[in-house]
Amino acid sequence: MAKILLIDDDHMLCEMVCRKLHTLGHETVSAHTLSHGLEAAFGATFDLLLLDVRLPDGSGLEALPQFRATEYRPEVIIITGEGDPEGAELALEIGAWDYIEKPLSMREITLQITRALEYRHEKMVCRPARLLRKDGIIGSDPKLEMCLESVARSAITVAPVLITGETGTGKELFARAVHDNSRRASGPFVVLDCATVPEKLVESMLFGHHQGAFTGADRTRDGLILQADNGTLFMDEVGELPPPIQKAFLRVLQERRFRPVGGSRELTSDFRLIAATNRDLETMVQGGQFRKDLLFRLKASAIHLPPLKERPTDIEVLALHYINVLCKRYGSVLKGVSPEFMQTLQDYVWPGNVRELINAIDCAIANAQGHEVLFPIHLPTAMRICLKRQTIRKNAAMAVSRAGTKTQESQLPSLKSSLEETEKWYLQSLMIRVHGDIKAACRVSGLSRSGLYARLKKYSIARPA
Ligand SMILES: Nc1ncnc2c1ncn2[C@@H]1O[C@H](COP(=O)(O)OP(=O)(O)OP(=O)(O)O)[C@@H](O)[C@H]1O
Repeated sequence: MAKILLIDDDHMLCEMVCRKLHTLGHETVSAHTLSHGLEAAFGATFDLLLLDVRLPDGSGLEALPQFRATEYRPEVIIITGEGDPEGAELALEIGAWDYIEKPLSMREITLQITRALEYRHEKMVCRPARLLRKDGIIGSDPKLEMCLESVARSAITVAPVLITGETGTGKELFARAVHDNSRRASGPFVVLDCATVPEKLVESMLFGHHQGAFTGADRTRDGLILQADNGTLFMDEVGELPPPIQKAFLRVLQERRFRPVGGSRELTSDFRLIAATNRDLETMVQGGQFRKDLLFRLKASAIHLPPLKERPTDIEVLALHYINVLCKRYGSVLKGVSPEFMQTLQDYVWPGNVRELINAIDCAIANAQGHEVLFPIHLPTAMRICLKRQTIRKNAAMAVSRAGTKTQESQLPSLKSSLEETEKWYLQSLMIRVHGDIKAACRVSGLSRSGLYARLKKYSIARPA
């Protein structure tokens, strides 16, 4: 899927072309003036521009160098009402893909768009993906490969990146990959976990503060925005950013200027923002908990990391990789893996994703001291119990259907409620097992602290006294 910007004052034409492009699976944005077109082109990353020559506020052809100079260097197809050989020559010289005269034949324009996107795919995606530094990223599932392509695309721009995905899917790892592959790789990579910083401190952590700005501010401190100058600021769990700070931060994103708490002078910082969240920011916008304009800025470039259960081929490679890493770390001989062990890993749903998988392998290696081969019994008990319950329920459901009983469909719980029930049971067992110790619960389950709290809240599970 490509992102295409149409700049033409003919509203009907835009609508027609957009409709066609949507059926081909592309995302489109339309602008009807040159200034709106430029604003859109600089505000997001486009693969392709369809650019009219005569626009109400200027010539698209004359502005072509500006469009080509945006960080992401989109391909450009010029569309014109009046064919002009000089204009066509100029357009091609500046690097336009083609120069097409109106009236547009839908067949021709679609063909040109497809060709231009194929060319771009070769140029921008395949090559960087091959050269991509992906230190520490393991896996070759097609879904993961697509994420790596997005990393390659994001790395060559300066636009903010929004990385979404469940807890433990590798959002921070991918954020580092974007940084390491960008021109800022030699600059700092500064992390702010918005979920763990108390609300009162977020402002001074981000913007810095002057000595005496508030009780406890015993000396002047630089904020993370300044520390990220010439580098990347990674805001983890960005959905937890308090609303007043969202507003102030949006201004920083737009103007690259900010004022430390208690300061009188504005400072500047040239940082690139990468934000991550496991929450649904669109829903938060609807609920008034997250600013729409901030979300719009953040998602100029978006990467969605699929949960581990949706990329089963990666489970085995990840498991083997981490068995190797952890055996080396503990100075033990490399352990073998029984087929049942691998099957158990494949069957499990991994709510804590890769982090949970690493913890399970860690636990298995510790439990298998004196054994050369890993068996399911070495895996965390809570995980095996959870799996067993899943299997028993699945078998029971299959038995019911095999016996051909007249069970009504409505008597079977929905998949969602069944998974929720299992999750609730798992969390209750977990909290009992770790005696309410949150740190231990995170370690065993592979959930992040915020992920665990959110789930405990969802199921109203109290920590045992
Ligand atoms: N594809 C992968 N290859 C190797 N290791 C991975 C991969 N994905 C995640 N990991 C490892 O899993 C652990 C969790 O990853 P990370 O902290 O990046 O997840 P996250 O999505 O940011 O989690 P959270 O939302 O809970 O903060 C880390 O140890 C990371 O190195």
